[in-house]
Amino acid sequence: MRLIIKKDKNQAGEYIAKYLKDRIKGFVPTPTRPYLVLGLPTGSSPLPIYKLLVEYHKAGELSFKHVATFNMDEYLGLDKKHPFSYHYFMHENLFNHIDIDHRNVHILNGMASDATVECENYEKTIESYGGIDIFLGGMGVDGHIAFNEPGSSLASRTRLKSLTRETILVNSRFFDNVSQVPTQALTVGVGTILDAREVILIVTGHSKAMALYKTIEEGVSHMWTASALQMHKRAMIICDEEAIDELKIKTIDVKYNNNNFNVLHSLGVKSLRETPKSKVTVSKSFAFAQVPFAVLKDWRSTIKESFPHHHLNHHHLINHKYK
Ligand SMILES: N[C@@H]1[C@@H](O)[C@H](O)[C@@H](COP(=O)(O)O)O[C@@H]1O
Repeated sequence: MRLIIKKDKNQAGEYIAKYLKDRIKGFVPTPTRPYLVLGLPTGSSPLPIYKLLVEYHKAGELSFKHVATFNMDEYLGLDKKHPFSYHYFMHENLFNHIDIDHRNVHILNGMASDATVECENYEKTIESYGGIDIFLGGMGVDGHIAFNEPGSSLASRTRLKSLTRETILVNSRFFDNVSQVPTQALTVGVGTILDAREVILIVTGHSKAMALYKTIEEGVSHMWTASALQMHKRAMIICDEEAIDELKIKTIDVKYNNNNFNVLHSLGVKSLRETPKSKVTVSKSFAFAQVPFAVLKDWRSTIKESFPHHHLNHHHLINHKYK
């Protein structure tokens, strides 16, 4: 898994938008694989990504003619035109502003007369496109991915799910009041997401910090369904600095010398490793430091006071490489 940490949500969004742009532009359609197939999320986290994709398209830099999409989920009982439906959200924020062939846009129908049949057909349609190439997802504060609430089977497929009280309350910010939030939704399963060739999660904001910790630093658990990505061979999480507050394992990037070492030691750093940083200016920098949770709260400010001339990056150990 890769973890890429960006300063804020806009930079995180920009990283993913550029990544998708490159992948879309680099895609070579063939008679058997005519479309790059994307899985897409709703929510506030992906908005900076969609905004940039629209901008790239308007600037003539990006076409979606060879792209097909499958959205993750939809509320049960909301019509496509309902302003709080995910269908409406996706058209408002992306599909109405790009040149995608609308026959290649797929969103679960929250008004289907038979939800089970709708979900089964969705899986078949994904299959008919040759599967999903890149599944982009967001994450709930409780670590849910799509609407796979805590306790969902990690082998689950597209189906109808009841939403937890917490999700209903959190998502009520998009509605006029909490009583309007549907209590059920159609959602792809964790298994559906894991079947994608590649999975990218956008995780931003302090409210996601505990869920990010559970997702990447603890074991795979059906109680934090995004943690299933640990089982995926090509998963990448792009987050911002607020979202990493609960991570225990960090890498900090300052010049290595005895004095710095002492400061770190006094902060409770357990292990220290030297790595070459830059060929030109810095011959040595130190890399990873396992910092106990207790000191994390003052960690940033103390480091900043101790090393005022260094720009501090917080990198996770698993940064930059799939492992
Ligand atoms: N079903 C969606 C998820 O797919 C989304 O990831 C989550 C987070 O939303 P936000 O990005 O607004 O925090 O919200 C909803 O529950």
